[in-house]
Amino acid sequence: MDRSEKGNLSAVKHVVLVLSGKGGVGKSTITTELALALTHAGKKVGILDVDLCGPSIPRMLRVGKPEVHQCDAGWVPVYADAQQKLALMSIGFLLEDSDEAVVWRGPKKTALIGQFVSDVAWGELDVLLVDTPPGTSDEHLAVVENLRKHKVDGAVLVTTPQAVSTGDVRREITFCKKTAVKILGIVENMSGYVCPHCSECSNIFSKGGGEELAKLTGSVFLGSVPLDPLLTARLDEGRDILQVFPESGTYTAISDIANTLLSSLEHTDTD
Ligand SMILES: Nc1ncnc2c1ncn2[C@@H]1O[C@H](COP(=O)(O)OP(=O)(O)OP(=O)(O)O)[C@@H](O)[C@H]1O
Ligand code: SF4
Repeated sequence: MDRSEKGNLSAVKHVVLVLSGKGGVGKSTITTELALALTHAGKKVGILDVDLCGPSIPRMLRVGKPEVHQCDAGWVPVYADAQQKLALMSIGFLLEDSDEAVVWRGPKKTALIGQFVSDVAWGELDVLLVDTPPGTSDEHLAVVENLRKHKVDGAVLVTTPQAVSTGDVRREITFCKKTAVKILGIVENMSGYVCPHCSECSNIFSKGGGEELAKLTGSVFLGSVPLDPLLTARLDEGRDILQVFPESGTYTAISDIANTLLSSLEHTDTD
């Protein structure tokens, strides 16, 4: 295939990395929900799931494990919706079984990431969200290096009230500084617990650390998302909370974050 390095990303307006200092803070959840919220805002969105150790986005979007097809321009992404507004390419589609990637050595992982970044035929997209593995590994460097050939608008950092005080998220910030990736903003996930009976949100852990961290690092605080059992259940069923529970506070929190992110991306267009 004769493709330039930029070819497949040339019609992608914005590329955003989603990073977290450690696993389990809800990075894939936030990526999925932000992508859905952006499609509800009328945007065409892609998700590149390079979380080799635990590709969970196909499950969250209920796309299963489709066969990936090739066209002249590269791998054809899978659409998560009938309107073809949410395109997805995941390492999970290419693995024989979910444990396969865990045993791969560094060079194989980085080669695959390079291919992923340049060989998916995204077509026109408003925003491409890149879900990365947790931490700051060689895989992150490979993602950044390969995307840099095109462009990266910046990174959204996902943290939790507990993780904010640990070194993990600070290492992520240092990683962004060292690789010259702009921090577009910080999201505090699992911020408070929404009662499934009365929808009251209680702060079981201290709140506000994400905002504090944003101030300390001179980044934008994009907002917080509570731990909401409705969201867990919808994710497990592969349904869209934004459609199923449009009245919920969690819906509002996610769409506010998506809108803030969108305006900051569109603002850079006019700079
Ligand atoms: N705000 C939330 N409310 C309810 N459940 C959530 C929320 N955020 C995440 N979860 C649940 O927490 C679990 C971990 O989330 P997720 O897989 O998104 O984490 P992650 O940071 O991407 O993990 P990893 O880096 O290991 O892939 C999932 O079962 C998800 O459904
Ligand atoms: S009002 Fe309080 S105790 Fe009652 S269901 Fe809601 S959170 Fe639970």
